Amino acid sequence: MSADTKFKIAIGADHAGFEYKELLKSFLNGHELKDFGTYSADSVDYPDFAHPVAEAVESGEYNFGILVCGSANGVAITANKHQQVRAAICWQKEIAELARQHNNANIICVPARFVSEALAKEMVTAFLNAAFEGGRHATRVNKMSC
Ligand SMILES: O=C(CO)[C@H](O)[C@H](O)[C@H](O)COP(=O)(O)O
Repeated sequence: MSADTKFKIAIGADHAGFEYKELLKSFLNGHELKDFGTYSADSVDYPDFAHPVAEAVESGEYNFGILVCGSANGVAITANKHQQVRAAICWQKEIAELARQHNNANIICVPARFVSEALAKEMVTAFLNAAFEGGRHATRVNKMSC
């Protein structure tokens, strides 16, 4: 995947991820982004934003999703209820790369309360630039659904 490739990206967050979502939107302005909310730092419920992002990715309309909440657990658990979604919680650049390379993840979940802004940007960049390696990893990914 070239670093110049432009993606359609669905992005969403709860109140804990709101600031990072805004930051990532500015950072990713070369891509086509759709912001599914939340639109302020007022307290909200993360499934109300994780489901729409997951649906947008699952439908094929968006290449990737980015979900941000405090720990990333809530958005990841919610998004992974969708059959065609593979949402990965990432806290290091290398894990973000591996989520694409080995797991063919299509949503990156960022724990805003536990990673720096710089790391969040670095992880999202690594995620978008990495490609699924297929082969033995495809065999395993194909066994994920139940
Ligand atoms: O994953 C989460 C919940 O499982 C998120 O971290 C939420 O952002 C977090 O729970 C929000 O907590 P708050 O006390 O309501 O700000």
